[in-house]
This record gives sequence, C-alpha cells and structure tokens, in this order.
Amino acid sequence: MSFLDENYLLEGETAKKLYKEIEYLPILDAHNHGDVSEILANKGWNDIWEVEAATDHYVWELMRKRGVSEEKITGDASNKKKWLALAEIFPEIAGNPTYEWIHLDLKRRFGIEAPISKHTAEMIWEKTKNMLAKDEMKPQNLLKEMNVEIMCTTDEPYSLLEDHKRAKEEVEGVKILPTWRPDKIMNIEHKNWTEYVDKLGEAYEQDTSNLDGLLKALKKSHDYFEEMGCVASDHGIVEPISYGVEKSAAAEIYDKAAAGNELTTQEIRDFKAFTLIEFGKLNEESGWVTQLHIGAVRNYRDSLYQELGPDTGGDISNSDIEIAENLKYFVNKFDSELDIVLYTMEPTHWFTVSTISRAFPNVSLGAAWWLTDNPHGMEKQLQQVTNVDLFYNLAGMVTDSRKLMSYSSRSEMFRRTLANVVGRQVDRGRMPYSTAADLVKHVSYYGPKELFFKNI
Ligand SMILES: O=C[C@H](O)[C@@H](O)[C@@H](O)[C@H](O)C(=O)O
Repeated sequence: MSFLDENYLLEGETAKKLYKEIEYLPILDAHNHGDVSEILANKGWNDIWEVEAATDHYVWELMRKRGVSEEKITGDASNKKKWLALAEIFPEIAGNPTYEWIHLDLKRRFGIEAPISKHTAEMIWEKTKNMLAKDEMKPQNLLKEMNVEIMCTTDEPYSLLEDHKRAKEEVEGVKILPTWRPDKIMNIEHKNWTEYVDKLGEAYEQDTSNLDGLLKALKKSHDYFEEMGCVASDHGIVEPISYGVEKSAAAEIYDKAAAGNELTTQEIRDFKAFTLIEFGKLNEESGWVTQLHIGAVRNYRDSLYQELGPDTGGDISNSDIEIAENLKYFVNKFDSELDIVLYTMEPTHWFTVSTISRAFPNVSLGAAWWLTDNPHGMEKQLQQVTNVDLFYNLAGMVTDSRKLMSYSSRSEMFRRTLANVVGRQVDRGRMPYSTAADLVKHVSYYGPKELFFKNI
C-alpha cells in the first residue's frame, strides 16, 4: 500500500468492496461548527492557510507541539509564513489524523499528491492559491463537490439565525440547519451568565428577571429554531448531572445568581440538573434529538485560555467522571420518549455508554468524538459497539469540523474505518457479505437520516 492510495485504511478485499458501497453516499452531518456567513458570502479563501488552518485549533496545537512560535500560528505573521512553518513541521505530525485529513483534502480537492514538507511548501502554496481563485472552490460549490446533503451548525439560543434564514433562500443543493446549544444558559456559575440570559431575553423580547421568564424565553427560542428547521439540541457537559429538582428550588437559585450572589456547588449542580430536564422536555415536544457531548474539560491550559480564549487548543479529556449514576435520572425520565445521542471520547467510557444505549431503545451512540475521532479511536469504538450495542443503532458520523474543507476527509476516514471493521467480521465468518453491505450503508447514511432528518 502506498500513502493514501485507494486502499487507505482498508485491510482486505472485503473491506475494499464494502467501502465501494458507501464511498459516494451523500454526507449527512448532524454536528459541525460551520460558519454560515462564510457559506453565504461565498467569497472563498485566498490561500491554503486560510482554508486549512486559520480556523482550526487542531492544527494550532500540533504546531505548538513542534515548537512553532505563536506569531506564526495565531499571531501577526503573514499567511504565507504561517503555511511555510506548518509545512516544515508537517512530516513530524504523521500518525495524527490531522496529517491525513489535510493530505486527503489536498489530494481530493486540489489533485496534489506530494506529501507536505518544507520542500513542497512553495509548490503547494502556489498551486492551491491559483485553484482557490476559481469558482469551483467557493464554499457553496465546495459543499456540492463534497456531496454534503445536510449540515447542522452549532448555535446560541439567543441567535436570531439571520444567516440561516438567508441560507434557506439562497443556498442551493445543501440544507444548512441550526442546532440549539444552550450551554451558556445552563452554566449558571459562569461569570458572563447574566449577560447570556439578558441576550436571550432581548432576542425574544421576554423579561428574564425570574426563572419563569427564562423558561418562556427558552421556549420562544426553541420554537423559533424549530421553525428554522432545527432538528436537534446539543450540550457540552463535562459530567452529566441529572436528578429531580423542584422548580421552586431552581427559582431560588436563579434569583440568587441574578442578584449577583455566589452559588454553592450544590446550587450550581441543582440548576444544571433542572435545566437539563427542561431542555429534554422541550426537545420531546418538538421531536428533536438531544445530543450530549460528555467528558471534555475545556480551557485546561490556563495560559492559552488567558491569552487567546476558548477553542484555541488546550482542551483535554477526563476519564475520571461518573456517567452511569449521573445519567440515570435523565435517561429514565425520557425512557422511549426522546432520542438521545451520547458522544464520549474516552475509551474507558465506551463500555458504560454502550451498555446504557443497549438498555434504552431511544439512546444511540455518536461516533468516537474529538480526540478519538481518528482511525484508531473509531475502530476501537466501533468494535465495542458491535459487540454490546448495535451497529444499526449508531447515530452515524458527524464531522465536528471547524473548517468546511474537511467535511469530506473526515467522513471518508470514518467510512473507510467502518468498512474495515465490518469487513473483518465478514472475513471471520461473523456475518454474510450482503448483510454487511446493508449495514455499512445504514450506518453511513440511512440510519442518521432516519434518526435526525426523518421529517426533512
Ligand atoms: O473544535 C473542537 C472540537 O472539535 C469539538 O469536538 C467540540 O467543540 C465539540 O464539537 C463541541 O461542540 O463541543
């Protein structure tokens, strides 16, 4: 096998055949960080740094690890200098999925086969710059080229979704849907919490000076998102917190926080538990999927957070959290009533979550997430699911991407890994080929279509 050839990640003849079954299925992406204004403007990108690295903290982290100065990552250096710095260290990041994603993009979108290095950096810069100037490389064409059928962005509940509204009218060939992400309302301990609550109130012209007002504002926002085509909420939660909390108790906590008083740890937990259930109720009424991203400790590297803020690198995964007891109330409260998707990145959590998903028909597992969204992680996670829960109940792949260009490469990596894992089962006599072929198609496309997009 040579680098990223047609057999990339595929270990046997069956895997190769299975991959052919799913290679060209459209991409359904229920979770990403797409920038709708970029798609609407359709101006495209000036150079390869802009398209591949300017918005992607995965790349920034690796550059820092290989000693590149911040000036050439997020600082004032020119894009050309930044690209040359990245290219120089590129051979040193081999084995990390970013190495493969970017090479796949170069190969599939720009027809460039040469491995990135200081020797090829200039050539790649020039060639991609010329190609990026062409219409076919503009965001809307790129999405069609990558065969993206539906993509769901991640949005604040106080957003009025102006860009989504326009995208609905103006962007052809791909559906761009919002996702309701109310973390900032739930995180009552955050120093800017009152500001976020005020924003929500202003956006939906609702007095939020008490808990009732907040709940009304959330409902208005939820209704509006639904009107705009939203099919899911999403929640970033370090450790799930769920138990019954009386509304009167939550209201007292709300008043205390709104008056600027410090809350106890217990009060913070109570408020989170209360709001999670409220979000679930709203989703149940609307028939939305509830996505829980569990276990990421964000902004772990203090200096980076202080200097550059969130989503700049420096987030970690914590295996030391309790999931089963903490989720019990939530999954039981909505037993058989609400589609719930659990995303976790820790291999040690996969067994627990797959047993929870096995026990509840309405709970599914999302693809291996973030730091395990790579061939090794996805393969391990898929094997786990195969043997405890069902392939057929998987929620499918989400690109989770912060740049448009990689929707296709991230999906390709998943589909190849899937073909490989399932192909191996066929080769070991665990299922017939025809069953396997249906199964990989289901996981890649028909399953997520049914789960997230059945009414679209
Ligand atoms: O960019 C960051 C990571 O890709 C990403 O996994 C998280 O931001 C996650 O999608 C989330 O929405 O919480």
